[in-house]
Amino acid sequence: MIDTFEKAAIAAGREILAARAAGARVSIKSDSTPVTQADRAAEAIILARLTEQFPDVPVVAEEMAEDGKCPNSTQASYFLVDALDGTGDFIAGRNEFTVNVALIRDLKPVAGVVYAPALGRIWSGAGLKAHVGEVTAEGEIRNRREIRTRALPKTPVALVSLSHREPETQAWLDKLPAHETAHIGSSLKFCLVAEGKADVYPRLVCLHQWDIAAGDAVLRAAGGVTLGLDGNPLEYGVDNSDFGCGRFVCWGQHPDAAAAR
Ligand SMILES: Nc1ncnc2c1ncn2[C@@H]1O[C@H](COP(=O)(O)O)[C@@H](OP(=O)(O)O)[C@H]1O
Ligand SMILES: [Mg+2]
Repeated sequence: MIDTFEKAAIAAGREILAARAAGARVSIKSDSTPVTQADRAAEAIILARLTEQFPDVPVVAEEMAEDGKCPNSTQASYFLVDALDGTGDFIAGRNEFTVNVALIRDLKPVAGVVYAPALGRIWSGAGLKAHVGEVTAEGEIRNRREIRTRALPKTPVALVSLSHREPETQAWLDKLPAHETAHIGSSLKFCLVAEGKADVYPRLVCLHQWDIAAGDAVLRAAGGVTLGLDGNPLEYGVDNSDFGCGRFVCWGQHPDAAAAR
């Protein structure tokens, strides 16, 4: 399944880079967020591949939801797709945007791929194994290596959104003991924590499940946790009426685990 996710994400990424080179046109969606031709074309590529390989698994995707075409009942298993996460960063000409494909099973993100086409890097996670690799101009994955989260250092690195500066998230960070902060766009934040390059990613406003599922799958497979504000692992599919997700904090390694060592 990861192989299908990777091939679909790489094909979608090629479309996104082509649209960028051609000067992708932007429109504004009903929720006031931007969408480009690249979002829609890339999503169509991924949907076609998923339905061809796995016709029985329902798919929920960002632009499909915008068009009111998502299955709306809670499913035991479904794919979540955000073909272009970080649309604002993409439009601004930055390189921090990603293609995201994930499988939810029994409320958990159990497999996921995040591809950053402009950075030429791809992350994957399933079960208890996560990997990063480089994507060549021909769309092949090279130098794939396993990744793990790192032990919490004395001065942890916290990641927050580049383009959405939320006071709720800042208030949470203000209470965190000494740390450094880095601003990173899109689901790359999950991948950097998964790789052991950062330690914590708090998100104290509600996003959509498709924004986070693939990155969360990579993080969990690399040894990290994504906790809701009740301290329990964040669950997907609890309320699929608009595919929102609760507020959360990701840790590469939770401070309680460090204290127990
Ligand atoms: N205040 C806000 N307004 C609009 N979208 C927001 C938002 N806060 C977060 N988002 C969502 O966060 C995603 C980008 O994440 P980040 O802020 O971490 O870079 C966007 O995904 P899309 O680009 O897929 O629409 C968007 O859905
Ligand atoms: Mg998104």
